[in-house]
Amino acid sequence: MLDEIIDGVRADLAQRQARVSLDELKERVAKAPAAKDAAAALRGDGVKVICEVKRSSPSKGALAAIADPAGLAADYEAGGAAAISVLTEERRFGGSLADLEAVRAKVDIPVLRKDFIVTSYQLWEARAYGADLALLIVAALDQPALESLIERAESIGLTPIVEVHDEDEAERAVDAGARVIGVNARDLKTLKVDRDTFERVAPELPDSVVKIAESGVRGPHDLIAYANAGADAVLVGESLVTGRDPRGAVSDLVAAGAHPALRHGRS
Ligand SMILES: O=C(O)c1ccccc1NCC(=O)[C@H](O)[C@H](O)COP(=O)(O)O
Repeated sequence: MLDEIIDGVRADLAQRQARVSLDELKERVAKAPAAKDAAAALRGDGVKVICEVKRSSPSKGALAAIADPAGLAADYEAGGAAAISVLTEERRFGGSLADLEAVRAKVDIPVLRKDFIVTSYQLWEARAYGADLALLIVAALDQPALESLIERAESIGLTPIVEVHDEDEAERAVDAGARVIGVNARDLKTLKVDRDTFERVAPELPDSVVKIAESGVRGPHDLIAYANAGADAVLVGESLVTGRDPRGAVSDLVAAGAHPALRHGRS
């Protein structure tokens, strides 16, 4: 599945590269406001909530029409989200860089470009369209590419979230210098969600790393389970976009994450 997605991503990327040169992207980045301190926003008292703009997915197909991604992001922000994740992959997730740009223009909190990033051009795009964070998936990159993309992301002001699925990938992420690591409960081969993945993998990560539990959060009880396993933040998509009241659902998650019993004592 990952290889198939990346083939599509590379084909779309080639078309964008033919339309917009790297120099044009760099000029746009030079004029853009500085990126926000995203790592700081994701760690503190309690468990932070990253809310995703997600129209469809390979595992579930169409999830929600989302005619106004910026309006949805504003609802998330009003509910207390610490950051917004915008899926920009077009073929499988129905996202776009236009979504990223619209969300950036609407909210003040950090914004993540969630995509399948395999070249530094995509990092420049992320910054040019307003992202503060960019996802790098260990399973999609060999070690030299992972190290170089982490370095490039940081050099242009992006905070990379390095995504892992098991202990070996966690070791690779740490060796590559990742400071923010997302443990994704969704297996990229089977697309099944195993909520125990975070609990298995998190002990491999140093205390200094910001730890994000990705996928499978249906409500406060899942956030609490991830928090008890050491998550600093959770990333939530499907349950928010398919629910009737995204703002209320975010505020329930944020309230659960702020409960004093969950505080790690880190700030
Ligand atoms: O969501 C999918 O089906 C999927 C398939 C293959 C690669 C990535 C996929 N999802 C991206 C994500 O990581 C999730 O959108 C994100 O963690 C939120 O998960 P959820 O709350 O379970 O929608």
